[in-house]
Amino acid sequence: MKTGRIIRSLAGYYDLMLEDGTVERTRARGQFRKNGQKPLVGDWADFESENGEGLIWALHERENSLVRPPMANVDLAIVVTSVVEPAFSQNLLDRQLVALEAEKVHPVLYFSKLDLLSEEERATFKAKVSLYEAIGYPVIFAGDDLQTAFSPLLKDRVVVAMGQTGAGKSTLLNQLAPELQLAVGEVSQALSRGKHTTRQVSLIPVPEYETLIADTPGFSSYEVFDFPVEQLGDYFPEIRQVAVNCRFRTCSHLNEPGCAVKEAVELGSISAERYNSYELFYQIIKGKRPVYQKTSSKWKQDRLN
Ligand SMILES: Nc1nc2c(ncn2[C@@H]2O[C@H](COP(=O)(O)OP(=O)(O)OP(=O)(O)O)[C@@H](O)[C@H]2O)c(=O)[nH]1
Ligand SMILES: [Zn+2]
Repeated sequence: MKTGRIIRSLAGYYDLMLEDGTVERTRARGQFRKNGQKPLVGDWADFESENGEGLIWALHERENSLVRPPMANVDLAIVVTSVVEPAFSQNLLDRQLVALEAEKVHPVLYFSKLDLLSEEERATFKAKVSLYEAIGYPVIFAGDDLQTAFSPLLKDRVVVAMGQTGAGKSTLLNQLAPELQLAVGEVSQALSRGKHTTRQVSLIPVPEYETLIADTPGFSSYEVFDFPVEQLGDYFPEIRQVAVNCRFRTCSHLNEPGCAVKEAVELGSISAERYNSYELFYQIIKGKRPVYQKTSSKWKQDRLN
């Protein structure tokens, strides 16, 4: 029996990378389908091969798994968000951050297309998203020295670039590692809906960062709240931090007296926008709000009342 990491899945085949860097193509045992277990890119698998025909026998226990992109054992996610084309949506950004926090994947925020803004707009945008740095997330902008900003974060990690269609995932990875030569798509301006250029998830070794990086297909919407509503506050680091001071241990931070979270929002140490996302996601999980409130890339971000 040999062990490898799944780096690509294609039409029922799985490419596994072994310790020594060699890649073998395998199929999964029929057993997996029966159990409803699907091997994911990132999984460690035990497999046997004979005459070039490999068969996966077992998957190792996962550290984590993401639904979108479908991947397992991810250390770090670069959440790629464009400031225009497609338009910036804090709702969509926060959804991805919550999904990552729920799986204990470290997020890095990368904002693309700042060159399409005026100098003034650029400054305003940077000020707006500085709240994420205050929360403790690394924030990197297009135009920064990308190698310097990213290399300490990527070393020895399994990394995924995720984000909306046309956000600039492939462009970023090509800038970080030009030898990847990932296909880059045109964003259709009329609909501001990117063409999906990246169709499968595959992990690619990038020796200069000693890392495996996955480019992933973009999405136009993002759901993924499959945890109990009581856990939601844990997935906003700034809420998690102050919630220990709420009067009630089971505080939902919506309208209980003595809520330290609401107090922090009033004092401005928790951003009102982030609290809005919390409130909105709370209602969505409770089924009081539809999962999607969007047309194409335009997400409704109205304050709930
Ligand atoms: N002006 C500008 N254009 C950018 C930037 N980053 C990406 N683009 C353009 O945006 C378009 C989409 O970029 P991609 O890198 O293909 O986007 P993606 O997120 O990989 O898209 P999918 O694979 O479809 O999900 C391309 O035309 C890029 O040239 C940027 O920082 N500035
Ligand atoms: Zn509270």
